[in-house]
Amino acid sequence: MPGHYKRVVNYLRISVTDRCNFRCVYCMPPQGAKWLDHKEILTYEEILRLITVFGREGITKIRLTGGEPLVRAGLADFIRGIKEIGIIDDISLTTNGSLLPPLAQALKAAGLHRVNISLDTVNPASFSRITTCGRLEDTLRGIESALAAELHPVKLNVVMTDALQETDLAYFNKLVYRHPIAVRFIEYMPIGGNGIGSGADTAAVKRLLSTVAGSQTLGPAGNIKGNGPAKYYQFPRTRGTFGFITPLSDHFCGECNRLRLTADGMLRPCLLANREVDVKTPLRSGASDRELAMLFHEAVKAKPQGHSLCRASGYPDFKRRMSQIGG
Ligand SMILES: Nc1nc2c(ncn2[C@@H]2O[C@H](COP(=O)(O)OP(=O)(O)OP(=O)(O)O)[C@@H](O)[C@H]2O)c(=O)[nH]1
Ligand SMILES: C[S@@+](CC[C@H](N)C(=O)[O-])C[C@H]1O[C@@H](n2cnc3c(N)ncnc32)[C@H](O)[C@@H]1O
Ligand code: SF4
Ligand code: SF4
Repeated sequence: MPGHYKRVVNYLRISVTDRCNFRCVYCMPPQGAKWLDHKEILTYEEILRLITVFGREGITKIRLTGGEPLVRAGLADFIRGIKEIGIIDDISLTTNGSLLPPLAQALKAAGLHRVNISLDTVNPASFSRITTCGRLEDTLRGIESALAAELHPVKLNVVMTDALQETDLAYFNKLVYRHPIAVRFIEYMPIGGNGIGSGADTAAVKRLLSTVAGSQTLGPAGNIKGNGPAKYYQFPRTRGTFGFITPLSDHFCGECNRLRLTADGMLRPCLLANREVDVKTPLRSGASDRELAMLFHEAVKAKPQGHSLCRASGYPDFKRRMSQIGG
């Protein structure tokens, strides 16, 4: 359905929990975020009702995120429920991968199409520094389990921090030769910023990739299944690709196709704006499908033209951290 500025909103990112087993420095405060009370969190039944209503209004793509979505029990049954609604043609998951190995096959069997896994560096010490309490080997096993379960296309999310080194790029380059993986480099968004060390920018990463690939030139890649803002490139003869997500240096707000649903039931028109539309209170007070659909359209209309991270006037005072929105 049309949003403001002729954008078509067909993608809903659902945060199923604000909790996480990691505490990445760019995502959460060092002491961790204050968890929502269980009764504040939408039940799976409540989310399924919203998906049914929003599906009739144009949502056909769903991403499950968090916090860490895999810390919430019952995710496979929830995914089966989404599939049974019969409107959603792409169900995907964004995860830190650490809890994926025992779950990957069951999630696939339930109807999950694909996963994106966050991996900022393959240096074990740097990985622990960035994630505070994560272990590299757990996330690497998660990636293997995603490939084994054929959750294709498997994509890696690499936030460009000071942890990202040439050795990481050499590792990622080998990976895309061997596997049909998309490795995406993401510009750090200073939302609730903990002041991480600034990393290489997109141009520097492209240059370093060409160096580690033996002075080859990145060319545009063909179609990669997805609904997000990444632009993809490829070296000749690789199975996988490299993608760049550039909310700051080359923003993609003009094509923004998404809304976000927070774990506590707020529809968020934009990742980087505080405005939210409360759907939980009406949902729990007996709102009709028609009334819920109107709230969906209110959120679509409230989508801003763009974000304010590039404005010289400074950032807004962000009310939520990334882990409380889902990225
Ligand atoms: N500013 C901004 N950043 C976004 C937006 N969507 C995704 N991102 C960034 O891109 C990262 C990757 O998003 P993912 O959760 O992996 O999903 P995606 O890239 O939208 O999904 P697919 O392309 O369908 O695989 C997020 O963590 C954010 O950092 C958006 O709408 N605005
Ligand atoms: C908030 S996490 C939630 C899902 C899951 N826990 C994970 O880490 O993939 C979703 C994505 O947001 C990204 N992210 C978090 N904080 C960010 C920031 N400040 N700037 C850019 N990306 C960020 C993470 O790297 C991750 O890929
Ligand atoms: S990026 Fe993901 S894994 Fe890291 S703290 Fe945020 S929600 Fe947790
Ligand atoms: S910053 Fe807001 S408007 Fe821009 S792409 Fe992201 S969610 Fe959409």
